[in-house]
Amino acid sequence: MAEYDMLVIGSGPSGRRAAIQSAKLGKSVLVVDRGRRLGGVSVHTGTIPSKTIRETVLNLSGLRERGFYGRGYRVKQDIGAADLIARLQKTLDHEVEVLQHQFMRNGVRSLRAVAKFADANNVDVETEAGEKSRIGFRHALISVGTKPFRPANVPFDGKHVFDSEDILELPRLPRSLAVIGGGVIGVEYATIFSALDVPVTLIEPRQTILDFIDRELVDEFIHEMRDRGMTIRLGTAVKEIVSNEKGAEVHMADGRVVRVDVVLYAAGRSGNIGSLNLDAVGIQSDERGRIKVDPHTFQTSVPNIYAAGDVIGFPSLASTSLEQGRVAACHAFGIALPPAPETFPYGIYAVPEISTVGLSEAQVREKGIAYEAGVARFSETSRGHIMGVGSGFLKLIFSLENRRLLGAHILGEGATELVHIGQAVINLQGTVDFFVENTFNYPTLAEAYKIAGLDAWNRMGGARAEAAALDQPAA
Ligand SMILES: Cc1cc2nc3c(=O)[nH]c(=O)nc-3n(C[C@H](O)[C@H](O)[C@H](O)COP(=O)(O)OP(=O)(O)OC[C@H]3O[C@@H](n4cnc5c(N)ncnc54)[C@H](O)[C@@H]3O)c2cc1C
Ligand SMILES: NC(=O)c1ccc[n+]([C@@H]2O[C@H](COP(=O)([O-])OP(=O)(O)OC[C@H]3O[C@@H](n4cnc5c(N)ncnc54)[C@H](O)[C@@H]3O)[C@@H](O)[C@H]2O)c1
Repeated sequence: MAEYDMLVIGSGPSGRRAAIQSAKLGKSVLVVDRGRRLGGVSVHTGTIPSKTIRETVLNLSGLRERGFYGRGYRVKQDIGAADLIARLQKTLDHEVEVLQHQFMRNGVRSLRAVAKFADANNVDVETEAGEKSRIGFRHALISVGTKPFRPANVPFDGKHVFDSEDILELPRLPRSLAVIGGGVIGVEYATIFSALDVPVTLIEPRQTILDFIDRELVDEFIHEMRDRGMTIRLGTAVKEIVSNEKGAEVHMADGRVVRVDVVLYAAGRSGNIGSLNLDAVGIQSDERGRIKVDPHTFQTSVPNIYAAGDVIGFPSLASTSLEQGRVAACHAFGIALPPAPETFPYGIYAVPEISTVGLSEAQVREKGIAYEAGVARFSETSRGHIMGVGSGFLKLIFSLENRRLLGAHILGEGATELVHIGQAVINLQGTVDFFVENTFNYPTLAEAYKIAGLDAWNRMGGARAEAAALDQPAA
């Protein structure tokens, strides 16, 4: 029977990072994944496909250029599902190739099979052809991810009612679309299709969307979505979805009916734990199939079995999953790591982008921290003019007690890249003075940091406070 130092179940971001980290430490590693190709949800149905489609839509629709050429401008007049799929296939092939090459270079072995636990040192694997074998391990990582939540009363049919995975197989662009669920997936796809001028209705039972994001950003984002012609229905539950020959009807609890060509149901995801036989090792899960772990080591209740990625729940990002996999592997093989930074960035690839790191204004208030905020609109930057960016802004929040940057919140072009400046300053405990004293490349959107920093600095007393300090007679 084969035996490995590290057995990884699932080849998504947490699994791949754990596998390579273990191999770099000279350990024998096997990655078992039941998917046709390596890469997990992230590569095949989640992060990479949605971001590739977004990029294709932005390029072909000419949306980025409409500030100059007007709302009617398009790079390609008739954009069809085939245009979206062509680029997608190329990108996914490349991602898989890079991953396979990384595994090969590092001596990570992989097996296409379903894994289920026999006990705390063995899994039983079964290939698609029905071949079964038992594999031993010293340490295992459960990195099986999640699948879309599909309630029994929703008539998923791959024709008019889709989830966030089969939407990638749309045979043609929808004539109209209702997106159910105003979480990250729902908001991203709703705005991507709306950028293609598909009439979109976004339906969310709660009164707000994206409530972990600074309210000022969300308010402006909603305003922009409505301005682009999207309908946003907040605070009404969905009673029933009916699919028929012509399309689908979404019956709302308040009696209204939304009639569309296509419904995208994106109301959360649940852990892929069904086939793991967790009972054999005594690992428990919650009602959404999530496994509880030690947040510092990623150990489950069985010390040599780790879990990471979406199967452990919040924050369920590819970015954080990668890091969790690395930390779990280091812990398994006795490598001491410094404590993880408290803050990490969120990137929402809607159109427009949203990205945020650190405390929101509401969180700062809740904590009773005295603060000042500085804001810069992209339209104030020369780079913004050159790019024809009509909207977007950056908001920085500083502590009045120690001048430190507490939060950076960005809406607009480049937000998911720009946020890392804020992340670095927060985690390196930088203050408003960093932005005031440093020169930024010109013309750039990053100059917005300088402008927002100066804005806050002025409100904090700025040059007047420094001049007054200089005027003070020496004690
Ligand atoms: C539409 C969408 C867009 C997203 N966009 C972003 C984004 O822009 N940025 C971001 O950071 N995150 C994004 N995410 C989240 C991101 O994709 C996930 O956080 C990430 O994929 C989780 O990685 P993971 O390690 O849990 O494994 P996953 O990527 O979930 O992969 C799990 C793998 O385990 C395999 N598996 C499951 N059960 C078994 C078994 N019993 N035996 C063998 N193999 C098994 C599966 O086949 C799969 O290949 C998005 C998600 C979705 C759905
Ligand atoms: N850019 C990114 O980082 C990115 C992109 C996409 C997805 N993701 C990750 O994927 C995970 C799943 O995303 P998601 O959007 O499916 O889940 P989610 O949990 O973030 O949002 C689900 C939304 O659906 C709503 N909802 C729940 N039940 C409903 C019902 N019965 N009818 C209508 N609406 C209902 C919820 O109120 C919520 O707003 C998230 O945790 C997210 O972190 C990340």
